[in-house]
Amino acid sequence: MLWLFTAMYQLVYYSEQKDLVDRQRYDIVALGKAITNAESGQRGYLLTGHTLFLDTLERGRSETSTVMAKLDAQAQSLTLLRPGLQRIRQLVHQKFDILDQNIQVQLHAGEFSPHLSLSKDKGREVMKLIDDELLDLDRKLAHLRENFEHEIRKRMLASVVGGVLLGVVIIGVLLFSYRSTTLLLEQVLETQAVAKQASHQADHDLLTGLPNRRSVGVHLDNTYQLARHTSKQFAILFMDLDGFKLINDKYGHEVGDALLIEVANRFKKVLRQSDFLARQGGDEFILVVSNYLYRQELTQLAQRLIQLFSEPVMVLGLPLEIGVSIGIAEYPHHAKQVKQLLHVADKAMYDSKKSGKNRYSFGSETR
Ligand SMILES: Nc1nc2c(ncn2[C@@H]2O[C@H](COP(=O)(O)OP(=O)(O)OP(=O)(O)O)[C@@H](O)[C@H]2O)c(=O)[nH]1
Repeated sequence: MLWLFTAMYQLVYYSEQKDLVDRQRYDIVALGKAITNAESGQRGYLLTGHTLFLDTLERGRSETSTVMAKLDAQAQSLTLLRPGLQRIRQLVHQKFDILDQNIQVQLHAGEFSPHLSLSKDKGREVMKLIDDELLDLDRKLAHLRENFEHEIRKRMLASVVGGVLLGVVIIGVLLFSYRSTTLLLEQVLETQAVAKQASHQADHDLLTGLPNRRSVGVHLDNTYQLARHTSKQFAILFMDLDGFKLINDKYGHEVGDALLIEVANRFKKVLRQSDFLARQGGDEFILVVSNYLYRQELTQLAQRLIQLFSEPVMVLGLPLEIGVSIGIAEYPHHAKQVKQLLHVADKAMYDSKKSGKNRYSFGSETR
């Protein structure tokens, strides 16, 4: 990571250095042009005597000193230029002295003075030296530029490789954290499912899937509280199969189990949404009916439940004959407490057994 940042930092640094070198090369050309402009102004004046050309000379002089100042400032960061610039500065002074002298000589001694011609030769010589120095400086800068370009290419490659590596690392971390999160989520969901299953198993009978004895207690308590506060009635139908032991003994527990499942399914078929059916244990079932108006509805329901087993029940290919004895207790008519009500219903169921089985009986009032 640090390596990538270093490479990127250096990339920016070398790019800036390269731009600086480009500006210096441009200024070196500009310097040469400014001196030449000044020289052509001087020459024009010498040839024509027009003072207009003196303006060109002065403009060239001022451009020259501006560019020289720029180059000096840039040389602060590039020490390599300093000696060359120092020499150029001296030569430029010399050059402008000669230009000025030529003008003075012509003004005082005339155009064809021997001093003037000597001075012209000297001027050309100095200009040649300036050009050579400028060329040398440009060569050095061109070489420096190449070096910077080479460094830039290296840092670009390093940045690209570093970027790709960093990308791979980031993707790897993201994938890893995604995978861990998914695994964690799966574990949480699994734990929740196990907890839900455990809670379902605690409240339900494993064989038939119906609510178990524990649920009967909870449901009856809730129904009782609601009925008490709303002054409504509800009924318990206590149901016990007739002749179940015989089937168990004759065909074995496997058939007995299958029969219990079938019985539960048949009971469900005649129930309404609001009815609550549970397996109390063994071959006993409890039905809580809380949505009825007349006792007659209970007798009709009991008859339908008994009717379910009027024909032999086919289980695992066996025609099994069973019946159901039912005891009915109503709140608040038969009892005003849940426990008593259950007792009344149980007793009524035994009354049905005693009076010949496969029938229903209502409980007797308890006070
Ligand atoms: N297959 C099986 N049998 C069970 C289960 N739970 C209890 N039993 C048996 O169910 C029988 C219930 O006994 P009873 O109610 O006396 O049998 P019954 O033949 O219906 O007798 P009555 O009620 O007098 O008609 C017993 O033999 C228990 O062993 C179970 O989950 N599966």
